[in-house]
Amino acid sequence: METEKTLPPTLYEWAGGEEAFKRLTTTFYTKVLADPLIGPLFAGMAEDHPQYVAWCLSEVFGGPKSYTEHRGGHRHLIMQHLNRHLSEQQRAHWVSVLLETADEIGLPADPEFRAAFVSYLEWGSRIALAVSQPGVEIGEDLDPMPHWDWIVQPPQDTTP
Ligand code: HEM
Repeated sequence: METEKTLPPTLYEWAGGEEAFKRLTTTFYTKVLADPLIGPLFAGMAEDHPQYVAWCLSEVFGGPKSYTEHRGGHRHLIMQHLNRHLSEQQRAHWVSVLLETADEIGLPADPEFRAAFVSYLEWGSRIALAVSQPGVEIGEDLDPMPHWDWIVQPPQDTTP
């Protein structure tokens, strides 16, 4: 008998949805603010900054388009990094503290999820670094929010 193939969940669903991303960013920015290398970059951040980043990550990983609806999407995201003069050392540390936080709050640790998760963080943080350099200008028509999917498929339910 032919069985219907079920679609794998989105990375957003696999991670635990909105609540998981909110927990991730809330814990992350508490650590960031106390960090000597990257804390000063965020000294003036809005109280809702962790919420904005949670919306952003959720949307990238296949969740609701909350960042686009509430904050203006990819163009706004890029603009927030213009002229921040980030260093490679700060970028790499930002990623490593975020991954440390992912472990702490118990985001899925399976190889397939983490491969996709790290891949976006590497890409996104390198874009942030690049656009943060002095003199970078952006056009009006930036692409929509990036969308990340599985790189290696998660284990499928093979029950007939
Ligand atoms: C995948 C990588 C990244 C993502 C998804 C991301 C996401 C965001 C988001 C959503 C905002 C807030 C935009 C808003 O107000 O709507 C933001 C702002 C900001 N980001 Fe990033 N970011 C990334 C990488 C980085 C890195 C590597 C650094 C520094 C090491 C950085 C530094 C900042 C700073 C300083 C702000 C402004 C904070 C303020 O409002 O004062 N970002 N980022």
